[in-house]
Amino acid sequence: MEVLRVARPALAASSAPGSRPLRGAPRRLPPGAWRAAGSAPRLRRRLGDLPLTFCAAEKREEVLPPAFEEKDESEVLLPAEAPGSGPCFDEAPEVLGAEGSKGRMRSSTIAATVSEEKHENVGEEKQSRPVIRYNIIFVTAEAAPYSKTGGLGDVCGSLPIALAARGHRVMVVSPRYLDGVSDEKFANAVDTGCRIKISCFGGQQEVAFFQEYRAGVDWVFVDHLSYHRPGNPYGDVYGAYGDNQWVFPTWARTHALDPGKSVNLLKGAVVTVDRIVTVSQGYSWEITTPEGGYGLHELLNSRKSVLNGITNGIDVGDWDPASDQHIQFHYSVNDLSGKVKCKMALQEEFGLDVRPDCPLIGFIGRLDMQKGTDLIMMAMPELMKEDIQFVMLGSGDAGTEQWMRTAESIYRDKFRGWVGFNVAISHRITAGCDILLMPSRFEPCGLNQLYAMRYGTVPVVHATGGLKDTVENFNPYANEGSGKGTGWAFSPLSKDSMLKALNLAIRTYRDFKPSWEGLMKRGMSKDFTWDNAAAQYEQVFGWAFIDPPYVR
Ligand SMILES: Nc1ncnc2c1ncn2[C@@H]1O[C@H](COP(=O)(O)OP(=O)(O)O[C@H]2O[C@H](CO)[C@@H](O)[C@H](O)[C@H]2O)[C@@H](O)[C@H]1O
Repeated sequence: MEVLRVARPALAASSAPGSRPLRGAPRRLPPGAWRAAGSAPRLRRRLGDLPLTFCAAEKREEVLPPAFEEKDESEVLLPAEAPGSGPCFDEAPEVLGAEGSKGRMRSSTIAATVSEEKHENVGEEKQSRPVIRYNIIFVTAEAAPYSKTGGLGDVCGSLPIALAARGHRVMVVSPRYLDGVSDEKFANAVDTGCRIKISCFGGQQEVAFFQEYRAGVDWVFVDHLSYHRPGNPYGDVYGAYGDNQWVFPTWARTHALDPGKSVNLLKGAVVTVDRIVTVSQGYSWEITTPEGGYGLHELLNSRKSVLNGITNGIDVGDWDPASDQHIQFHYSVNDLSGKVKCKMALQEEFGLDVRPDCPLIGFIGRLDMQKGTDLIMMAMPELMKEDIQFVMLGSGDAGTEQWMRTAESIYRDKFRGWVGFNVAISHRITAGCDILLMPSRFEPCGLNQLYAMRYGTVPVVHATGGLKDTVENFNPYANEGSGKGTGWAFSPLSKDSMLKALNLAIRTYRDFKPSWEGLMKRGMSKDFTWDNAAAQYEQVFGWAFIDPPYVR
């Protein structure tokens, strides 16, 4: 099976930053030009012809779709195909499975080409600084606000905008999910009129493309009947969809012992792409170890020289305690008074005793082994002996959902669980809690700890992946006793070490108020903007153009 064809022309090999684009004069297109005003953008060129960056944000794979074709054949940004070289999808993407050894597997793929370059004069010395403008395509299973089940949606909804704001031409390609409930999210996306046929599900399937230009980005939505059904992108009340990519549906299996596992698309990407990016540096190292690589560590090790980690940013407009539309009271690092009001409002909303001094611990996330919810369940009887309150928001594993309901009835005065996916409540928990608990087994980056810090909510996390990179352990003795750090990162991953970290946090909250305020303020003052990450992605794109293509 050919997952990606990366047969590339000399363009990519020699378009190093600072050099001139190779093929003719660069054409400047205004943002949104992909809309191909008045006509459908014709989609023909393949992603396989572009430098590819695989962003292992998570591990469920997306078949790399074919790319698009620019309307103007004089466009120099993409390698030209022979005129009339066939339909857009002249090679059917094979929707096959991957060996999912754990959890859900998701990913996004980024392709970039150089479109133009110019030189800016910087400072009084009039130094020349080359600024490269890239054409960037994200191919993703989720992009907020159109679709989101977790952090992938957040990242693919924000990073493209941050890159566009830095002057790049950015397109995001994602499915047009119509679930009958939130279809209006796609209301502004117009039908481009473009139709193509792909071989799939044992026949020729017609696929359409919708498009919206927003926030400097072209959002292209792939439309097919299989995306029109109730439920989320990966499953419904009956469980995961039978036609998901990572497992063959039962009817397609070849014999009784065939478990449905098949070609590993993630591996295919790792083997062929020019650059691999994970969403934190820590995680990029972890996946090269037997513990973190889940069978792919040797392969990833062999590609270590092109493996990078870039810590995610957050949408600081959406997640701002000074203006958040989902919370009743507002606050900032200079005036924290609104935070305790948010806490009291949350206690009231959840039917807990309104006790501003009682440590309130929160958890938000998918109920999944990845998130360490089993550890929370194990530790709850001991934790509930403390004078604390605990609120938990999440959906996923049915057994954990049921456990949340049971825990609520057992610990009536201390525990509340909200089963479901609710963005407004996630904001209110982030603002109202004192402590956010994230005992993730593994965590490529993690966003909730970043949101928490921005809201003055102190994270207690397992020291893994991006959590370890972003949460700095509290040291009360540093800086002449004024303290250092933004939370607690515990290790190993055990009930006891988690409880120890939580107890330290609870004690600090209760007995060392100035230290607690220092923790809050240091977290709130961190720079989590996407611009920082976007600048690092630019650097990776630059490296991709310097190197010769990995696969020709
Ligand atoms: N029940 C619920 N109701 C409302 N909102 C909910 C919710 N459950 C989760 N969310 C939201 O979904 C997002 C979860 O993001 P995370 O990064 O914490 O985890 P996730 O594992 O989904 O992301 C994966 O991708 C991201 C992005 O790269 C990585 O940070 C991460 O490590 C990786 O596992 C947050 O915005 C959170 O608030």
